[in-house]
Amino acid sequence: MPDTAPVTVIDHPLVQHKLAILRDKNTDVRSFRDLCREISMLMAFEAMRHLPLEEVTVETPVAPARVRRLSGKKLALIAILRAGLVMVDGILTLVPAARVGHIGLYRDPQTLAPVQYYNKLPSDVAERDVFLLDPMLATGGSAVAAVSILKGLGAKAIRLLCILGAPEGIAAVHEAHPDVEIILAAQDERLNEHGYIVPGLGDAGDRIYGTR
Ligand SMILES: O=P(O)(O)OC[C@H]1O[C@H](OP(=O)(O)OP(=O)(O)O)[C@H](O)[C@@H]1O
Ligand SMILES: O=c1cc[nH]c(=O)[nH]1
Ligand SMILES: [Mg+2]
Repeated sequence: MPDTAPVTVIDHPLVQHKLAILRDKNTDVRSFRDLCREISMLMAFEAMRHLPLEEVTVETPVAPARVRRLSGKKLALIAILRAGLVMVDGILTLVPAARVGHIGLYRDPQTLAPVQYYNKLPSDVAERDVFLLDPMLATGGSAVAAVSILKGLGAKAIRLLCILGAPEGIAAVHEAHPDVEIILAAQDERLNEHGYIVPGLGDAGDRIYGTR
C-alpha cells in the first residue's frame, strides 16, 4: 500500500484575504473571476517550491555570476472545464512556457457523477510535471476522473490544485489516487444534500462566467 500524498493548505494571508472576498455572495462576476486568477497564481507560487534548480553561469554587465535557474521536467497545466480555465490564466503569468491541456467534465446534477465531453492534452504530458486545476473539489468525482485520464496517458507527477476542498472529495482522491498531492486554499466542513461544499462559495463555474 503506497503512502498517501499530503494535503497542503496555502495559509498565506493574501490568499486567505482574497478567499474571504471570493466566498461573499455579493462579490460580482468580474471580481470573482479576477480573484480566482489571483488566488490561483499565489497558490501556484507556493506549490512550485519543489521545482528543481540548476546552477549555471551568466555574464552580468560587470562579471560572471553563478545563478540558479529552473531545470528538470517541464510543466503542464491541465484545466478541468469550465471553472479550471480561469486558474490557468493566473498561473500562466508565473510560468508562461507551460503547456496547457483541457479536460471537459461536468457533474450530472442528479447523480453528481462526472460526464466527460472534451479532452485535449499535451502529447508529452507523461514527461511533464502536471498541475491539475479546478477551483472546487466536492465529491471528488471530477478530479478522480481527470487524474485517471492523465494517468492513462502515462502522467506520473500529478498535483491537484483546488481553491476549496471538502473532506469527501479529499477522501475520494486519496482512495483512488493516493500518490496525488492535493493543494488547497481551504478545507471546508462538508457537502450539503445537493453535493455543494459548505460553507463553500456556491457554483464556481456560474460565478466565474455569470451563467444561471
Ligand atoms: O468534486 P465534484 O463533485 O466532481 O464537483 C466538482 C466539480 O463541479 C464543478 O464543475 P461543474 O460540473 O459545475 O462544471 P462547470 O465548471 O462547467 O460549471 C467544479 O468546477 C468541479 O469540476
Ligand atoms: O460547491 C460546489 C460543488 C461543486 N461545484 C461547485 O462549483 N461548487
Ligand atoms: Mg459549475
